[in-house]
Amino acid sequence: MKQMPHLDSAPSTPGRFKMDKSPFIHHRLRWHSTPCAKLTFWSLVLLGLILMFFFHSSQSNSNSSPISSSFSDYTTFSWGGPKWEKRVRSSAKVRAPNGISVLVTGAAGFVGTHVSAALKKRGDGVLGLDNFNDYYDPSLKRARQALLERSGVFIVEGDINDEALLKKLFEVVPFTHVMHLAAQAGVRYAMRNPASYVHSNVAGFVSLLEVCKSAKPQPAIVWASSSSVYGLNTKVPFSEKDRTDQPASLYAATKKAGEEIAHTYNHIYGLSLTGLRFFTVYGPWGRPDMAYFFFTRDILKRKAIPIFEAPNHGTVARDFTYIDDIVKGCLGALDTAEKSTGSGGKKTGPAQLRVFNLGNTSPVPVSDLVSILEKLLKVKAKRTVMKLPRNGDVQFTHANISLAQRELGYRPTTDLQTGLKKFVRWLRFDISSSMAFGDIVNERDKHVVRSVVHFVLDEHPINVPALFLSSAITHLQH
Ligand SMILES: O=C(O)[C@H]1O[C@H](OP(=O)(O)OP(=O)(O)OC[C@H]2O[C@@H](n3ccc(=O)[nH]c3=O)[C@H](O)[C@@H]2O)[C@H](O)[C@@H](O)[C@@H]1O
Repeated sequence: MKQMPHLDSAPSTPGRFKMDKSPFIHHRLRWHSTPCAKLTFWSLVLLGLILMFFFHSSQSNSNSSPISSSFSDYTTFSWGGPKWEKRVRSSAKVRAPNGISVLVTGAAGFVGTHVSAALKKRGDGVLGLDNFNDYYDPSLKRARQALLERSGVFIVEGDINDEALLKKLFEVVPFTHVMHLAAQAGVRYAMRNPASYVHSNVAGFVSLLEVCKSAKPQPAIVWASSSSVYGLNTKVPFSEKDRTDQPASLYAATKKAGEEIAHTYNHIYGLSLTGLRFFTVYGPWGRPDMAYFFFTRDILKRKAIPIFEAPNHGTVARDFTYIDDIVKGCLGALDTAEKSTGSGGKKTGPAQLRVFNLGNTSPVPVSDLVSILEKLLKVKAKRTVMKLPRNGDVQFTHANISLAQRELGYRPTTDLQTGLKKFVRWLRFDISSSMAFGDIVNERDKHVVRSVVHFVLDEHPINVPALFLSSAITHLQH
């Protein structure tokens, strides 16, 4: 089984270009190439753009079942047909003796990609579902999709509000589990686009549960809640027993609503439901809208970064949790989830209903996060201290994880320093050089692709046009 190009693999040395002392400092690559290599490089650029164009037009023109989407922002997804069903089946095929078959919603998202890869690696059947929305640069989602495809995970393009699609998926595959990670994330964006939170986190969740409750057999569902449900609570560390009725953002309110909705479906239909309250998850392949990610980008660009401060110079802190620890928690939740008790919409007995904190139990002030980044990047940040805005942020988070420890065997092992080091290493090398090079054996081709990637990163450090990259890579493989 192929591993995701992660951070632990040492990056390969750059090819014929030489980096300045710190590749971060000037974002400049010097070419030491022959005219022939340059020609190949620019041919690839052209080829990539042509392939991208064809990819997009063939997608929008392709056939199949109609899609219902009540949300005007969503494009029409196409799905269905024998070939599509074959791909769905093959992706969801269980290969390990006691494996499970999991529908992962939000599979092209940060946590979804990592969880899908981990499940696939241990031989479970995995089918992804994602609407590839543009809350942040979808090219990063496409790059994650390309990665998953290489390990045999197919991501169906569609929205969780599309009940016809969900029903079809359950017709094709009797999923034993659903890992529901599709959501509108981000606490501050909720003030700008409240409808999107209701659409994904409330309506979308209900749509999914409606289909799950009617499925025969019903799957067990593990889904992403959030540390933000603790809202304005002041007692720390946050325990699952604490009140969660003071959300500070609409995002938090929709996650809290999700927990109540979960209760209802468990109660009425016997669905087994486990909610995981994630605490500020970070790491490679992460979300560019999150502070650690855009701080890194802005420090490199010598841009000022706004660091929030609570009233009276109070510290703002987060219980930052590394992605690999979160993945272990998700797998632990799936593995300990009991079966749903209902079938075809009818409950036959009480079912499991759980909620767990998945945090790191060691909050770090945001200013310390910036200091760690400064050291790793070897660049001094331009700090601008700002009052904590009243748009959803809470002053601190801190998880009590004893319940998850006991029931899921959850034991986070990565501190912020170590996790950020891995993130920076990914940003620096893996996002480019080892992104998908495992199969390219020819050294010359590796150099050319790396050059393309570094060229792109040089101009747009974060915005990696993944389709272009995978097109270039595919071309080289043939
Ligand atoms: O734990 C969670 O449940 C939530 O964690 C994160 O939310 P948040 O902790 O606010 O993460 P960031 O937006 O990355 O902010 C991290 C810290 O940086 C601070 N920050 C953020 C932005 C900024 O410009 N300056 C700044 O100091 C925030 O106040 C916060 O303390 C995710 O974005 C949510 O989707 C997730 O549900």
